Amino acid sequence: MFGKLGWNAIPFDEPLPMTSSLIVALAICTVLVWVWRAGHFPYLWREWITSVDHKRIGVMYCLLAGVMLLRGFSDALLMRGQQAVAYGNDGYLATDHFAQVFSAHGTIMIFFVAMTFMIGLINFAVPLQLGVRDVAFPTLNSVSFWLTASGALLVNISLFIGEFAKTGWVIYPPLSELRFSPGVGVDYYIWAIQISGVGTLLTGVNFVTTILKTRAPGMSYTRMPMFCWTALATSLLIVAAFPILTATLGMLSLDRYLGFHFFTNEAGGNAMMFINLIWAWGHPEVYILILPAFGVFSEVVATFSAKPLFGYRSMVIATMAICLLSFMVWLHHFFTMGAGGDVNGFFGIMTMIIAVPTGVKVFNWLFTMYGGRIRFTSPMLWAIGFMVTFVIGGMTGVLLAVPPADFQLHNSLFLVAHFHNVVIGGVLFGAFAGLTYWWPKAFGFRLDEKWGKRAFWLWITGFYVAFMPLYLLGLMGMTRRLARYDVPGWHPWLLVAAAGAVLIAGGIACQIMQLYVSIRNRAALCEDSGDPWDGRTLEWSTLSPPPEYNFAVLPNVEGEDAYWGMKQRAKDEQSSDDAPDYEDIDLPRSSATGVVCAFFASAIGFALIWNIWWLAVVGILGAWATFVVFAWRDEGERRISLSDLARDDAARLAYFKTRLSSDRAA
Ligand code: HEA
Ligand code: HEM
Ligand SMILES: [Cu+2]
Repeated sequence: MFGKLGWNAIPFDEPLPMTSSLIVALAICTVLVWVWRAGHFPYLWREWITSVDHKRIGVMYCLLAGVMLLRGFSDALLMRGQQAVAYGNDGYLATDHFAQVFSAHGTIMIFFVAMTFMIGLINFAVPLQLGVRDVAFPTLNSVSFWLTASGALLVNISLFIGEFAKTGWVIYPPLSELRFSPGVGVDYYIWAIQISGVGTLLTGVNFVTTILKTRAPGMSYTRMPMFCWTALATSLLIVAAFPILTATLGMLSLDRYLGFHFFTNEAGGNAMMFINLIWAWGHPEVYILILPAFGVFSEVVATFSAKPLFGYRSMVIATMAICLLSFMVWLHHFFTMGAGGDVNGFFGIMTMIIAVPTGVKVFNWLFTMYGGRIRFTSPMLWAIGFMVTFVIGGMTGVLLAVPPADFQLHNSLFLVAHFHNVVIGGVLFGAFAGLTYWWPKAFGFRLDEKWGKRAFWLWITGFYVAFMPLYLLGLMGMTRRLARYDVPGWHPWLLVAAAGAVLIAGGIACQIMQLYVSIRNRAALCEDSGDPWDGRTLEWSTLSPPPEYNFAVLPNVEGEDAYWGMKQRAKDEQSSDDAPDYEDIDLPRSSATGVVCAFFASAIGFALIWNIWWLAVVGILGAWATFVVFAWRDEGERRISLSDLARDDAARLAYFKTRLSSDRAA
């Protein structure tokens, strides 16, 4: 009836997962009961869960990423604590458990924190920056989000029911084959990532279409804000790379479920094929993460330097060059696995070439700041912290790209330091910069700057204290994924690293305080001008929060930095626009398709993990039926009539008129 699932799947004898899942379950129940009792559920269902509005979906992605950051960071604290104490003894984590923790940490941080934050910001900002009303396929967008959430759910269920993979976040065979990983851990990984991967692929399709096909009148490619360019590059990478991941995991499932031999050591299988395929996805994946962060920094640096982005065109070319090059370097992840000198040499050089377009970007940001009137707000601090930190991480990446050096450094803590250096200093700082930058647009009030700056300083010092020692440890020969050790020289540095993680915990605490304080003081932090930072791009030209249709009339774009131009022209001509010509707006209706689909997808995933075949069939039928119901819906779109629109927009126009006259007076 329940396949492999039985009471023995619940780790009653392990206090750590038991207590943490109990706490999480209690927290979830409290929140649900509160929502229900306070009568918020209908509102949540109507306005958020079934919403197909890109802004709401973007906010939900960021919320999911924030929660997953707490989970991933708890894993990190567990590992830092274990390595701090497990010198000459066993510490508190069994080897098996330690392996699950680093695998879950890597998986959650890459898929459900870094990527989820970036896709959230893209969802929120890109349609606004393009001057359009929504993405090309709004309901599909909701499906994407809920499938991502479904994957995150499965990974987290594994904490409580069964186990997670013990193979690391890129589940190399033969270790991940049935013979060596007979439990359900690898299956949890496979189905969680397959399901969320479909969501990600659909997001890629959605944004390629949106950016190529729906832009405000006059917004040619060379007038698109930099963030839209990087979103396009990332979406193209997703569309090209994620099918590889799907196929690779598909083959591994055939091995595990039906006894195929794609990646086994016997019967003609070859594990190297998996390793090539996973990195043919995996390397583009790290640029899927970093490119939108580059986009965020481009917006932030230009806005807070009050200057147009220096070298806009070279920035676009550099982005697209990175996009292409990222598919030509995957072998640098396994220089040591026998490809031979010529092949290693080729891939090493290709890898180093990526430093060139990246360097172009770094210098462009510096030149944008040069001579600007810089405002050191917290988004700008994250941007400056990023520039310093990311350059260090990039340089150590170039060191790893030298094959003979990599023979020493591969899979050492030097590598771990490299990628945390780029992923925290690049992607995470980018997410934090983007969140503080666009928060007032999303909610109509700013985030508290004092707590934001405290968070920044704790994060950045914490980062250096936690990760610089790992470079040394790597050079001293400490390999990654060690649950215990007995080398006296390593111990002090691991203590330092643990202290760094505690500082980062302080940074996260400040961010939670920042949210709390800002929401409490939202009246004082209220930002109703729509343009708190004197922005340059179109999202700042509408209200905060924007109406569901974003723009009453689609803006007319006449150059780069569209909104900046409009503001200048309005000032020069000493007049605001005449009453605009409104037209009816059709908006898609909210739809439960996404959340219902994800419900069935979670059921399918859970069923396949535990071999509960009837449930898998039910799930597949349910998901299929949901699509049929959606495709046969007879209600069309929802129309916002001319009169409603004119009435709602009058407030905005009146507001902009008074602001213009006060600007003129000033
Ligand atoms: C966001 C994520 C991200 C980013 C952006 C990068 C960027 C780079 N990475 Fe990194 N990398 C990872 C995430 C990332 N990496 C991860 C997660 C792994 C490990 C996976 C695992 O095994 O678990 C990894 C592993 C990894 C390896 C494999 C090592 C091994 O397994 O032994 C290598 C080797 O070449 C490498 C190289 C590089 C290089 C050259 C860059 C370049 O793009 C960096 C370019 C940037 C700069 C160089 C700085 C700015 C430039 C200038 C200021 C101009 C002047 C500079 C010069 C002339 C040098 N990375
Ligand atoms: C916030 C602070 C963080 C700390 C303290 C931290 C700490 C750690 C530690 C201790 C390990 C294990 C190292 C080892 O193998 O010995 C690890 C692995 C890893 N981390 Fe982090 N990490 C942090 C954030 C992140 C972020 C933001 C990401 C990605 C977006 C990330 C991605 C990874 C990956 C991919 C691994 C490798 C997992 C594996 O070996 O399979 N980490 N981290
Ligand atoms: Cu790589």
